Amino acid sequence: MVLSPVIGKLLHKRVVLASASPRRREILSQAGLRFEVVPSRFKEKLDKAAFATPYAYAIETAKQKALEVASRMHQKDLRAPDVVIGADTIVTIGGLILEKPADKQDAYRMLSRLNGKEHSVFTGVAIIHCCSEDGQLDTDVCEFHEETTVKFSELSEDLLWEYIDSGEPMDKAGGYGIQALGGMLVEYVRGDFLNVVGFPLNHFCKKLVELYCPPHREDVQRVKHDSIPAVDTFEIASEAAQGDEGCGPSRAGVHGHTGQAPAGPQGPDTNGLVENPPPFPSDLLDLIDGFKASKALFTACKLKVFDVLKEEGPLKAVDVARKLNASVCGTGRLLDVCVALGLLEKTDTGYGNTQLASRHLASEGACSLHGFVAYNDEHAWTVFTDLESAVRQGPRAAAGRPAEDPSQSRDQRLRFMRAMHGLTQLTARQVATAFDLSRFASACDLGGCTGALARELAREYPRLKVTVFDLPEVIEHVSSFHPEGRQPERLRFVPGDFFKDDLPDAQLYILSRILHDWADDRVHELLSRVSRSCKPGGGLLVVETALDERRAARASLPAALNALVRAQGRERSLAEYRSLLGQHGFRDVQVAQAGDRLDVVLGTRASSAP
Ligand SMILES: C[S@@+](CC[C@H](N)C(=O)[O-])C[C@H]1O[C@@H](n2cnc3c(N)ncnc32)[C@H](O)[C@@H]1O
Repeated sequence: MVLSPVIGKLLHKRVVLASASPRRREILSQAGLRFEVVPSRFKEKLDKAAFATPYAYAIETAKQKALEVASRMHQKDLRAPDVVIGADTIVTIGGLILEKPADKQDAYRMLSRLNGKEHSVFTGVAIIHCCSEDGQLDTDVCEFHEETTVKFSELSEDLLWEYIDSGEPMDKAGGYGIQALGGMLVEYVRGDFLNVVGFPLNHFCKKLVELYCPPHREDVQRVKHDSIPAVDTFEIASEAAQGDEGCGPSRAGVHGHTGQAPAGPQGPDTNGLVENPPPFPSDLLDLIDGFKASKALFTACKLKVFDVLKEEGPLKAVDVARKLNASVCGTGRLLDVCVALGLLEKTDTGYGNTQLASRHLASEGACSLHGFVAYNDEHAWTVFTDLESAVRQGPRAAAGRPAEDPSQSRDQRLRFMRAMHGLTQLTARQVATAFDLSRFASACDLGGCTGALARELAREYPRLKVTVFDLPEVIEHVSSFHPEGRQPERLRFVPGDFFKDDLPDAQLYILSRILHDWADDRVHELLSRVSRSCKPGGGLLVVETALDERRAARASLPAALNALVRAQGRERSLAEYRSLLGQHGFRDVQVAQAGDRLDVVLGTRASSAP
């Protein structure tokens, strides 16, 4: 069975799982499928006696669940999803269907009935393909079921009640969950384990292959029946080619193999075997699409989607659109993308922020990264379009300016300060506590910007006096970042240029995200000024995202590109920072991590000059 081409075909479809079960959600995600979750409101009250078999009942329930979601979504959004997946799991023993227990006594009755015996678990699955024409919803249903046999051990009353009292049985068909504590009740399982958990992934995947990648007839014929394939061949899929179950999409399915494993006479499988195509490059496709996700996030932030939903959510797309003064269609799509990106949640009552979005993407709040997002959208985005020329010709060719370029406009400067403020607030505590700095009575944060780190240091070390030293045009705006107006008494702001002016006296100097902005000659110049100001026994704390092979490339390598497009500065490794501090008279250099993105290097000024 080759699933990746199928997943590829579903990648751009709107797929919905009509189930609230976290277990089903997890199983389907593991298959690499991307989907939304819209729990069905269909009441599971079909007349069991009306069905010839238990699985016919499970299939019908699955189908009704999926159809309810398809028609509700169609009515609400006037836009049906492409595919809705419904599932229903039941436990049967002696012809009796056991669903979820109503209460503890009911759970006890069910578990006693299963005690020491074999029973069957059926999951009925319905895959509904939807299309809307002239406002009408048209559906095509493909359905199947899977059966697994489970045997319970002989269980004592005490054990049964211990399990019931754990609370686990209450939302599980048959009153147990095999994937959790309920696993202790089970002696053996015959068949698909995941079917017992709630979703028969193997059968489902085979069904998708039938629907979306039915083989060419000649491929089917060329499968050698006397050879043992390492994985499933298309023999299963051939049933679909012969008209099995009449699933709509197999008729509409796209034929062929997305070109990954040509199987024609000139193809690689010249010995007549159907070859495995290479693994589907999902991560690569995600990478290619990555900028779209970023831009969707930027746009939603800029339009203040997360602010609106924080204050008034959940809201329907049409109401969000009205509040944003944007088109309903465009807003709906943006909101759905944000759902897919995990930034919003969609429920029956409308769209709402996830906790992540409320905390970090709304414009107000101590943990807001709204300013950092805006900076990336309006500044970094543009600057990165010069990456190619920066790579071809080296940093000097890039048109981007360093963020602290004095020729920045007031608005640009404020935008940069907002970005830094959000980011630093997020990491300030980790930096402040990376080392015990209580031996210092005074500190000077050089290029300390809005004072976000300085405030945290003052909070963490009650006897520490902190000076923030930054360019006059930056210091001028700091009050707007501390809305309560008053700064703590131990915090002061001093305007100045660390390349030209005397540095304020301090026992500890801090250079947080400063050195990477400068080329080596400027770094030496700055460090020698710091070294001259720092008295023996004083300290220098450098905070940077060091280039480091141990760190995930995602965290440190994009920063290397930052320096390239900004036309000056460069990222350095921890060894380089250690060496720089050593060269400028700092000894006992120690390194610590502040969270997973920042490194903190602390050196002590030696008594002899370098
Ligand atoms: C990348 S930001 C880092 C801000 C802060 N230290 C942090 O970790 O968030 C660089 C800071 O250095 C300041 N800066 C740049 N050149 C400076 C100079 N010559 N003198 C003083 N500050 C300067 C900028 O204004 C800006 O606030």
